[in-house]
Amino acid sequence: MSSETKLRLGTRQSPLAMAQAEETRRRLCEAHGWAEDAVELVKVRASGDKIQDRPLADIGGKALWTRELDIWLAEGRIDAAVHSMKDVETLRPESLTIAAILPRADVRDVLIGASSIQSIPRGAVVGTSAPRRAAQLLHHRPDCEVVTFRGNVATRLAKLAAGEAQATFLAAAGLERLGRTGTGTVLPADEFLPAPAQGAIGIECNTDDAQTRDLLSAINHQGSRDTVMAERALLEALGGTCHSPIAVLSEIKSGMLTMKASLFSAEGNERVDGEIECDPHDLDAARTLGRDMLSRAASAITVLFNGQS
Ligand SMILES: NCc1[nH]cc(CCC(=O)O)c1CC(=O)O
Repeated sequence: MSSETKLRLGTRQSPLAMAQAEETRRRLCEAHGWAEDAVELVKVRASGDKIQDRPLADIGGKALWTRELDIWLAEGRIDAAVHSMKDVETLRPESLTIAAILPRADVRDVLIGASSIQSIPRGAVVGTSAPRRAAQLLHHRPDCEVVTFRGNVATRLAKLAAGEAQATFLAAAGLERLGRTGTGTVLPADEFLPAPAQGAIGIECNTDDAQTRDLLSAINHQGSRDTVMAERALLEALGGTCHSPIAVLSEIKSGMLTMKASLFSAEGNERVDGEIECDPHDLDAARTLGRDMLSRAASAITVLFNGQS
């Protein structure tokens, strides 16, 4: 830590994580009038990055992205940690606080390898390890075959180029942050609903560290925070994990939050939809929506959730 350091920001070391950490550093320095070296980026190797050959859902879930950063925070080796909120477990320890959500980027998915879901060749092999993307694809295209595709964005694009699959999905936000806008076809958000918290960057710190919480609050974007927290409340009520195909889109329009969600069975043949409009801070409305959807869902869907109702 140099004498100029005001904040040590922990990050995973994938190119996407580093781009997100750089964005966080830039916003912090701008907000506080700091020189760039005031925020020290500390690279922490996450277990999720070490295991590349199996679906995340099978090897321990989202905790694999946060565990090491959580420990570094607890040990005081970093002051804050940057996360893709999509990858952060719904239930977090009380000792940690999500002190800032940055302005949310494009929430949509991008299809690479075909110009639309309908134009994917018949019987094509599609690479993804996200249960939501697999179920949404199979819902529309039961003829496709889904194969596991993990690894960082560049790895997945390389697998596609090597012919391991004819098409794949990536988040528009990730492609944008890596300077790859223009790759693939952006899917309409209201037809191919995104994952909870997709496109959102969150910064966590120790709950008892008032000074860091205060520094981070300067870069919080309230509208983005409201949509992310509502989506996480929905996920919490559903008892959704990374095995659970859940898709949700929420937006703030004229001071109200609208939320549209779908749950799928693993093979995409079963689907249940729900929609609400509520006050942006009414997390109970999102929880009630979740319970209502579960009560209407077929058993092939409910087995993938363990609702907290
Ligand atoms: N699961 C990996 C992951 N976590 C966050 C993003 C993209 C960035 C974001 O959604 O904020 C990605 C890659 C992807 O889904 O294409």
